[in-house]
Amino acid sequence: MRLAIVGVGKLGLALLEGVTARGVMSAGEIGLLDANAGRAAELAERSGARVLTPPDLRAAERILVSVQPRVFPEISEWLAQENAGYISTMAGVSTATLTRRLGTKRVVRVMPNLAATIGLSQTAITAPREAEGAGDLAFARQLFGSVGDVYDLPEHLFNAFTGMSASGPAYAAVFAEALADGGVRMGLPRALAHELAAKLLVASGELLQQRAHPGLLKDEVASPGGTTIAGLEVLEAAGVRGALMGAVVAATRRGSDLGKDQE
Ligand SMILES: NC(=O)C1=CN([C@@H]2O[C@H](COP(=O)(O)OP(=O)(O)OC[C@H]3O[C@@H](n4cnc5c(N)ncnc54)[C@H](OP(=O)(O)O)[C@@H]3O)[C@@H](O)[C@H]2O)C=CC1
Ligand SMILES: O=C(O)[C@@H]1CCC=N1
Repeated sequence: MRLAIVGVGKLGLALLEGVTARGVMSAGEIGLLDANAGRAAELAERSGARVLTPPDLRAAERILVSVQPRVFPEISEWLAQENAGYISTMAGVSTATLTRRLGTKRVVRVMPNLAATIGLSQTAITAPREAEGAGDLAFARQLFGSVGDVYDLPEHLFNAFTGMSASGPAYAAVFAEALADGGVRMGLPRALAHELAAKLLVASGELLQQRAHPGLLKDEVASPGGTTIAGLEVLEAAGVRGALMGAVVAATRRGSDLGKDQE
């Protein structure tokens, strides 16, 4: 078995679908292990992968660990296999902790985001020399390359990446919901307001990618004495920029705390 996915939740499933859709691996080379055995069985049935129990991990070349961080200490005993390489998506859990609990330096740390489910993840990746030498880093790069872009990142920046990029879709969702509420407040139908908000984020993302700095797009939209600058004044007075920066800082610190809890 080339890959065992332990924790087939939102990310584990995105990976399963990404690698099989892109032909990186066939479903027959993948095994699934989840606390919810019914869910694992259903996903296996649908995809052609096989369902695993902990003893089956002995036959896995590589193991993707995608459970919540708090679960990791409980399962690390049966996760640890002598000849396997590991890839972890767990927020905050450091390479040192993975190495200590799994008893190997063949550990790759990745930090994707939910856009992996649509092939648009931004995934940070880091690994010690041992994992690189054993081919685990290249393997993980290929895996996460099948669900979006992969960025090499030093480990000390992982929690910052998590606080900004991995948590980012939730910030965008709150922005979209609040924008739609504003539209509804001024009389737009709810369904239309939600559709407009989502499409605005997509289109604005495209526009932002064409510009060297986000401020350029803001300046193009805000006409002198016009409507947008009146709206922007309210955002500035409410401290929206500071709030967003604060959100990234808080999420980064939470990542660091989560990591300490699992040491
Ligand atoms: N969601 C996101 O946007 C991102 C998440 N991450 C990280 O990735 C990891 C997974 O996240 P996500 O996919 O959202 O989480 P989910 O909660 O969707 O998936 C985790 C899965 O693990 C299962 N599980 C729980 N306990 C065990 C166990 N003992 N053995 C095997 N499986 C178990 C859960 O089953 P059950 O539900 O029945 O408990 C669930 O199916 C987390 O560590 C998170 O920090 C990283 C970046 C982004
Ligand atoms: O909120 C969390 O803890 C996970 C990690 C990053 C995104 N979701």
